[in-house]
Amino acid sequence: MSATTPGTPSPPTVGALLAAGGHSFSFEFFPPKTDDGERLLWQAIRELEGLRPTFVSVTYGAGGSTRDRTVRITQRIAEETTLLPMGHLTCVGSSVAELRSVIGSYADAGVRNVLALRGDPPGGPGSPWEQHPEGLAHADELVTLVRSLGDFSVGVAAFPERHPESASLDDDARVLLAKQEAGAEFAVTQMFFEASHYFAMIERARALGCTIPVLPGIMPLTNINQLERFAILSGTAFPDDLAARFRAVADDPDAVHALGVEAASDLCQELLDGGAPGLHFFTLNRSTSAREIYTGLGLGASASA
Ligand SMILES: NC(=O)C1=CN([C@@H]2O[C@H](COP(=O)(O)OP(=O)(O)OC[C@H]3O[C@@H](n4cnc5c(N)ncnc54)[C@H](O)[C@@H]3O)[C@@H](O)[C@H]2O)C=CC1
Ligand SMILES: Nc1nc(=O)c2c([nH]1)NC[C@@H]1CN(c3ccc(C(=O)N[C@@H](CCC(=O)O)C(=O)O)cc3)CN21
Repeated sequence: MSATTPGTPSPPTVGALLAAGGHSFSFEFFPPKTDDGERLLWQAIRELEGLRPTFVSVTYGAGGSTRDRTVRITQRIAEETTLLPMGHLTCVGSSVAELRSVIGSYADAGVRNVLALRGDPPGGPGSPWEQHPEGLAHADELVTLVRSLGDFSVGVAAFPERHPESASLDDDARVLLAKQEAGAEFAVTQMFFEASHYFAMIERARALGCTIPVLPGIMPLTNINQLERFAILSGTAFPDDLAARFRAVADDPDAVHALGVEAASDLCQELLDGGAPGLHFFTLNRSTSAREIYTGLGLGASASA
């Protein structure tokens, strides 16, 4: 049954849950391309459901290529699970009319939480950004659009180590403030591997008047091939000392996995101890690492409030 069914109370929004305080824990998935991938996704969702995360999110692929799948998966999460879904949305390759239509689909699907992003350039991270001729240039404009179209709780991206196209870390702080002023209620960060980057970013943002909660995005490294891939996605190098520790056990997949869980757990603990409002895990549609970290940190289901 849809969350919008008359008589059924709407669940609280992500923004409201974060504003209520307590730690938030969330998991991010991507829309799979194959039937096998789809089975793995639902298996991971079911396995993580028992941890009672605050919310789960589904990414929006390059050029809107996953538009229908992202909406369909978030709708099914809303209708068939106990989880609160957030759908991602990007400006890439879409006119404003098309963006309005996707936002309408989210509303029809009972999805009220949206992560509003500009998104990666059509050629992938690192290539030049191309605005759609009838589209939007920056995420703050998308925040304004989503907020204007309904009762949505809107989140945005934040960058502890500088967005690859930004001139400076201070520019990123100003952009985050612009997103808040456009109506964003919370932010999720790009992946990073040293807590100091997160805390320094929070200080820069707070100094400008940014008050929204910023959830750290956690990417556990679970195989050695991800070292390079994550550097490309995040636009920053993986720290040398940590990379060396991974390379030393590169021939032993179990040891790489164990080290990945250990490194991510240490990072999570440092973030929570330092006052982060929660943790957002990029799961890559697998539940194992996230569950191991979650359990290792001693975060039972009771911590999800
Ligand atoms: N597809 C998905 O589901 C996801 C995509 N992403 C990402 O989306 C990222 C880009 O999106 P956002 O961070 O939302 O983009 P953004 O629009 O906030 O920033 C993109 C660039 O434009 C600049 N900028 C932003 N607003 C501006 C303004 N008003 N005036 C002048 N310059 C401005 C920023 O400094 C930055 O260099 C990608 O790099 C990637 O990390 C992140 C998470 C999930
Ligand atoms: N630059 C950038 N773009 C993003 O879309 C993005 C970020 N950063 N950082 C935060 C999260 C993490 N996201 C990710 C991270 C990894 C994969 C990934 O490994 N994808 C596989 C394809 C998987 C498949 O389709 O089967 C890949 O090989 O790229 C996808 C989205 C989405 N988000």
